[in-house]
Amino acid sequence: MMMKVGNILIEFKHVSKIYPNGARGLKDIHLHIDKGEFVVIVGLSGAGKSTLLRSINRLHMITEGEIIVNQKSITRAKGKELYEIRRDIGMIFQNFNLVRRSSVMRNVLSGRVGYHSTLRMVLGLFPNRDKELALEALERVGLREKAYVRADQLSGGQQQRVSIARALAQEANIILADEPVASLDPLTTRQVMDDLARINQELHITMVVNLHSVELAKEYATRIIGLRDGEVVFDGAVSEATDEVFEQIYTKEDKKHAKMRVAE
Ligand SMILES: Nc1ncnc2c1ncn2[C@@H]1O[C@H](COP(=O)(O)OP(=O)(O)OP(=O)(O)O)[C@@H](O)[C@H]1O
Repeated sequence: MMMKVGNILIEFKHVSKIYPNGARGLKDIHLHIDKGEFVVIVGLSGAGKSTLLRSINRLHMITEGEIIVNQKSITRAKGKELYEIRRDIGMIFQNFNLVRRSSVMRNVLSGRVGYHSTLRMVLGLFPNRDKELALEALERVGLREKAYVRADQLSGGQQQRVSIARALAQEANIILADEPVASLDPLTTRQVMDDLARINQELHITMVVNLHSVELAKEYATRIIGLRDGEVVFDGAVSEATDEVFEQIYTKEDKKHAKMRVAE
């Protein structure tokens, strides 16, 4: 694969997000993510992790600033352009988002939908090349032999790996994962994180992952972004993310005030 010099894949330009009810999602986020990075976003519940991740593929609209993905403004994109930018971004959700009653293969093939006409997709006519891609993707997550099993017959960890295969079949160069292991047990958590790490290393797919676990963040990330109240309070290499840094990320301002009030 050709590596371009200074390969910025995602760029946040002074991005803010205020929800219609007045809640602040993000405040003046200004950063970029380069090709091949494995970025983990950490922070307390409500810190803005989901908002940040979902603004990258415009599942959430931002209220200020601009986001550039693969050199194109997803903030300004309309119609076909938006659709094409999104095609390069795979998404992995906490609850897997599979069609549970369909086969594993069908679910993985749905990653190809963005490449074909609506009619073709309504008729379920995927070219053989797509089927090969889907099987290759399943192979990569160790589930090729499950291709024709119904998705709901698989364990949670396996279902999450099917959703990873779907992102691979999509041929995305960015994968966004919103709490991908939050509903998994420790062993399956590791398998899913290992799959993401392997895909990042072998295919150079850029990962942006929201995690609650500091331990996992330290183990898998190349870079950690700490959010608090919608703001970036840490952005650096794992080696720089000391215990004090995490303490700062996870300190709740109002908790401090509450303590002070108790002391008064
Ligand atoms: N749809 C929404 N409408 C209004 N406010 C929202 C909405 N989604 C999120 N928020 C608010 O925006 C802020 C950031 O929320 P977000 O879900 O991004 O945080 P998070 O770090 O992902 O939290 P969690 O770890 O609990 O998922 C919070 O104050 C939250 O209440």
